[in-house]
Amino acid sequence: MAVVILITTFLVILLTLLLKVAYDTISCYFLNPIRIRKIMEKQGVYGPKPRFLTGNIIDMASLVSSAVSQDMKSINHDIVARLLPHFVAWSNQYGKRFLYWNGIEPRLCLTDTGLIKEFLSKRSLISGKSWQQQQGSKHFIGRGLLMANGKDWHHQRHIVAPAFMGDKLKGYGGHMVECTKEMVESLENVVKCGVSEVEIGEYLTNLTADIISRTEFGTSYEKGKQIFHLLTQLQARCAQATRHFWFPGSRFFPNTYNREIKCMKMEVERLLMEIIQSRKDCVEMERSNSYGSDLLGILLDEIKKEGGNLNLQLVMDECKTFFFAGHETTSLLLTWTVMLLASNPHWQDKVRAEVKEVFKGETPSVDQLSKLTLLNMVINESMRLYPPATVLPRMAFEDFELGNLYIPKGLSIWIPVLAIHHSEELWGNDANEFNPERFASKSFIPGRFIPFASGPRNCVGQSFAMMETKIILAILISKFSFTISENYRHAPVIVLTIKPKYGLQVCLKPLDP
Ligand code: HEM
Repeated sequence: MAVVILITTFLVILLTLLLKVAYDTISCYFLNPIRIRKIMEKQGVYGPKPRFLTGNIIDMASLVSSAVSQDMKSINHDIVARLLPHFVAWSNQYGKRFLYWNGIEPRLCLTDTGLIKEFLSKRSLISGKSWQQQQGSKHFIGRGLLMANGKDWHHQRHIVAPAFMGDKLKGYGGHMVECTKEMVESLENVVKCGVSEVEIGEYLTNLTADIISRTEFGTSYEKGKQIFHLLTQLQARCAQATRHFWFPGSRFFPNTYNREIKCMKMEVERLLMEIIQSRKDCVEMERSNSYGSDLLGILLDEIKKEGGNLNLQLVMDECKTFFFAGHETTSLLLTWTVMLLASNPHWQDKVRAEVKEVFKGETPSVDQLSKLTLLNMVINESMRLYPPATVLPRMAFEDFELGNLYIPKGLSIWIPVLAIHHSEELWGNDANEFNPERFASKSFIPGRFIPFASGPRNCVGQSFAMMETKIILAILISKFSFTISENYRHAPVIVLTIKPKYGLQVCLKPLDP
C-alpha cells in the first residue's frame, strides 16, 4: 500500500511539473506575445508581422545585409538607412512608435525624447536587461554590472561606482598619459622607418586596452593581451552561435560552436584567476596590506565584507564586463574622431591651436582638461554622428505607465540612439553634417543626445572615457597632423558597436616639438 501511495505521489508531482513546463512554454512562446501584441495594438502601436519563433530577425538580417553590402561612395555621415534599415522601413510604414519581434521578445521602438528621458531616469529598477540579452552575452560578460538587474544591479553599481569618481578618477590620468606616450613613440618609430600610412584604429584599440588593464586591474596590456584576444574571439563566436542556433534549447547542443565557446570561456577564467590570485597572494604573504585601490582591489575587498553577496565568480564576471565595456567603446570614439578631424582639416587646426594654448607644450594635466572647449565639442559631435552604442534595449519587468502609453511586463523598450542622433526634426537640416558648433551652447533638449544613456543606469565609465579621450587626442594632435589615406574606404558597420569595416587608414606627419 505504502509503495502505491509513494508511486502515486511521485506521478502526481511529475505530472504537475510537466504541466507547469508545458504551460510556461506555451505562455512564453504563444500567450504572452499575443497578449502584448493586443495591448499595444489597442494603443495604436503596430508593426511588421512576426514569424513563428524567429519574429522579425530574418527580415532585419536581410535588410541589414543588403544595406551594408556595398561601401559608401564618399565620406558621408548619412548612415541611418545603412545601419538601421529596419528602423527606417518600419518607422515609415508604421509611424514613430512601432512594435517588432526579436525572436519571441517584443520590442517597442521609442524615439520620443520626453518619454525616453522619463523612462531612463525613473524606471531603472523595474526595467533592465532581458533574458535574451543576458544569454547572448553570458559567456563574455556573465552576471557583471552591464547585464545585472534589480537589486543585484543596484548593489554592484554601488560597489564599483567609487572607482570612477573624484580623486580616484583623477589618479588614472598619469597612467593614461604614460600609455599614450608609448603609443606615440611607436607611431614615431613607424614613421621614421618611412611608413607614413597607418591603420590607426588598431593602435587605438591596443591603447585603450592597455589603459583599462593598468588602471582597473593593475596589469599591463601585454599581460592582459591573451585575455583580450580570447574575449574578442569569444564575443565573435557567441554572435555567430546566436545567428545559427536561435531555436529553444540550442545552447545545450554539443555542437562545434558550443564546445569552442566553453573552452575559450574556461581559458579566460583561468587567466583572470591567475591575476586575482597573485593579488590575493600579495596580501596573504603580507607583501602588501591591501588589495589595492583600483577596481579589482575594491572588488576583492568587498568579498571579505560580511553580508556582501560578491563571490569570486562575480569578480571574474565584473573583470570581463569592464574589459569588454571599457575599451572598445572608447577606442571607437577615438577612431571616428580621428576620421572626422582628418577629413576636416580646419577643425583639426583649431583643436591643435587650443591644445597648444592650454598646455603650452607641456604634458596634459587632468585639471586643465576642462579648458579644452573645442575638443569637447568635437568629441560630442563625433559621438552624435557615430555613437559607439547604437541602440539601448531595456525590458519592462512590471506593468507601468509611460506618458500616455501603458507598458506591459515583458515588453522591451528599444531606443535607437543612432536614429535619434541623426534626426533632422531634432537637430535641423544639417543633422548628417559634421558641425561641432552645435555643441557650443550647453542647453540641450533632454533625451536627444544619449551616447552614454542617461539616468541612474547610465554609463558608469562616462567620466573615465571622456578624460581618456581628451588626453589621448590632445597628445596625438600635438605630435602629428593627419589626413585620410586614399586607401580608406568609408564603410561603417555594426558589430555590437559601430566600426569602420576595413579600419581607418590615415597618413601621419610628425609636427615639430
Ligand atoms: C566612449 C566610450 C563609452 C560609451 C559611448 C559608453 C556607452 C555606454 C552606454 C550607452 C551604456 C548603457 C548600456 C545599456 O544600458 O544598455 C554603458 C554602460 C556601461 N558602461 Fe559604458 N561607454 C563607454 C565607455 C565606458 C568605459 C571606459 C567603461 C569602464 C571603464 C564603461 C563601463 C560601462 C559599464 C560597466 C556599463 C554598465 C552600467 C550599468 O548598467 O549600470 N563604459 N556605456
